[in-house]
Amino acid sequence: EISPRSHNYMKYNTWEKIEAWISSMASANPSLISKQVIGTTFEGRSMTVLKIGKKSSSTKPAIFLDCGIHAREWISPAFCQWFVNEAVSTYGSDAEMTTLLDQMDVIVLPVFNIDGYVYTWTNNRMWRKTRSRRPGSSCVGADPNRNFDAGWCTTGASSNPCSDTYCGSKAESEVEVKAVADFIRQNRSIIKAYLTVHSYSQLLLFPYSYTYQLAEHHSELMSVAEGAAKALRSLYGTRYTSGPGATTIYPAAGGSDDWAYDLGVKYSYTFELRDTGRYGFLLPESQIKPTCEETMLAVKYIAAHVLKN
Ligand SMILES: NS(=O)(=O)N[C@@H](Cc1ccccc1)C(=O)O
Ligand SMILES: [Zn+2]
Repeated sequence: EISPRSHNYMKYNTWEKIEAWISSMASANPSLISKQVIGTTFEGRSMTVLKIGKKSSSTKPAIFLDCGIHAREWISPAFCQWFVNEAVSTYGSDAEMTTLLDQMDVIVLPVFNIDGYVYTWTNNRMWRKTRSRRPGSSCVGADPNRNFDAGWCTTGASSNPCSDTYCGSKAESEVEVKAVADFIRQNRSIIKAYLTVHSYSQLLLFPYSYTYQLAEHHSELMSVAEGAAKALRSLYGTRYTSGPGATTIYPAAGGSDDWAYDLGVKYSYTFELRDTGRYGFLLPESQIKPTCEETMLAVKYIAAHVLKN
């Protein structure tokens, strides 16, 4: 079975279920998926990526897609699961997906901040940060999206360990951030796009968030974002706003998208999925399917542009 029949893509799944799903997807689709452990979380859980694409002896260009960097944003890991299932289910039948997976690989990290995600299921549904412990502080964790080495801790972040936007003791102090940054650095020659999925606000953001300066490729990034938002809106009319993070949401340093862009990954985007605040992080399970379906259109639009350029 290409996708374990028992896995429910229309519910929020526990880490235990997602972990089992990662293994079963890789073993059920050996010609299309390979899995690779890229690191270990603070609490000792394995960070595993699924590399999806037609097996090739030569290296192919890749798109890196991560979900669940912020623990409470449950719709994000739900989208990564949806994407992987959609990829294996429509490869061979959907022309766009087939071309994409023949020519490129999509490297998916279904849950970036696993320790935090587990904590939202067991202790505090509104947890955001990692679960790292610091000697001398009673507070736990750092904001992984303030911990990347991109204008680190200069704006929109806090140096107070008890803050939800604590930037960490230093850039890449969080082992999960270091693992992802190391992986992308090691694969920087093949990674052409970096997509990171958050919620909520319905935004398609791109660099920069750490400065009001426009990115070198601002006009191209903006036009691709607007095209992606239009594709997304075509399904259910959901409206997204596109733009640089600093002016479209707020200035914030240490973000993964800014870091990837400055490393040289030109197509670097942050998705803020549904909704605009009615349910916020507590998006009902009834909205998982429509949210994932419409987001697929945006991701495929960006992927098609990357493939052509
Ligand atoms: N998902 S969110 O509500 O936390 N918003 C994001 C917005 C964001 C996105 C990209 C870089 C910096 C900041 C955040 O990290 O604050
Ligand atoms: Zn977030």
